[in-house]
Amino acid sequence: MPSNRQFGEEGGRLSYGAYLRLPELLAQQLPQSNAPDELLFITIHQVYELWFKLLLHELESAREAMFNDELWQARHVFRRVHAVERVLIEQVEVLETMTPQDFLEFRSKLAPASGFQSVQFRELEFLSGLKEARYLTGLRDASEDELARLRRRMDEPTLWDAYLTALSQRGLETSDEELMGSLLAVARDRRTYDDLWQLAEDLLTHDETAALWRMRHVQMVERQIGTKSGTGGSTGAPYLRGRTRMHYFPLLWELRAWL
Ligand code: HEM
Ligand SMILES: N[C@@H](CC(=O)c1ccccc1NC=O)C(=O)O
Repeated sequence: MPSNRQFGEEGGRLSYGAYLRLPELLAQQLPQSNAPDELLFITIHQVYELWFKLLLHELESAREAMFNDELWQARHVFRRVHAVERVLIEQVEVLETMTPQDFLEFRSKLAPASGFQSVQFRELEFLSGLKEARYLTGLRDASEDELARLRRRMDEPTLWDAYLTALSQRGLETSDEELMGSLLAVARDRRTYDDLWQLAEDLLTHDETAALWRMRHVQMVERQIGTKSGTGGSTGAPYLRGRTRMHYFPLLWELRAWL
């Protein structure tokens, strides 16, 4: 007898909304004002945080793959990371459809909250190799759980540590004195080291895309608030401009000068 059961109905009772937890997800947009654009503002930030969560997951797996000498797997993961990071940059355009006048209708309600306090953003920086202890103390109202996550990231190996392990697994020296020589050897002998070279390029693209997001963010900030200081207490655009010069993997940039 033919069964009328559809694919997926064999086991549990999942539906689209139950699987994706939509009642819970869609109950989390709670504006502080009646300003029409605040829903956009909340939505875009929540979408960023979801992508940040995925990026942390993927970067952890890239790090693991490098430690396990599975460079092809790390490269596979980086393709996804880069695609998500490009989306993060593109998404700024959606928020820029908001006028500064419309932002001002609810901006004062947000203070002292600010993107400054995005724990996942800081986790991404720490995991990538940019560990700055000042961000462990400067977080207003972070929960114990969030602080513990950041402290753990501070103590954990970074993507750069994992790359150095990948180099040494191929017999290349990674001491401070010899590291640039090893990076140059990889760059100059691609017949032997192409996988390590391509992986370094993947790291560099991750670094470059993060910097592009920072530049895009500060452009948006200048368009929205000009020279005003930030709700998080910083100088605003000048502080953020300074952050655009940060690099996760400074030696990969320095390498260019030696080639
Ligand atoms: C109207 C739009 C936005 C404005 C005017 C704005 C403004 C600012 C300002 C002034 C700061 C510096 C800290 C402070 O004093 O407040 C900052 C930091 C930050 N913002 Fe935004 N922001 C906007 C949208 C976004 C969006 C959509 C995100 C996505 C998650 C975001 C993420 C961040 C992050 C992660 C920081 C910390 C950067 C760092 O410390 O390097 N911002 N923002
Ligand atoms: N710091 C922004 C406000 C802002 O954009 C914001 C406020 C609360 C939560 C996230 C935010 N996004 C990025 O900083 C400002 O000074 O206008």
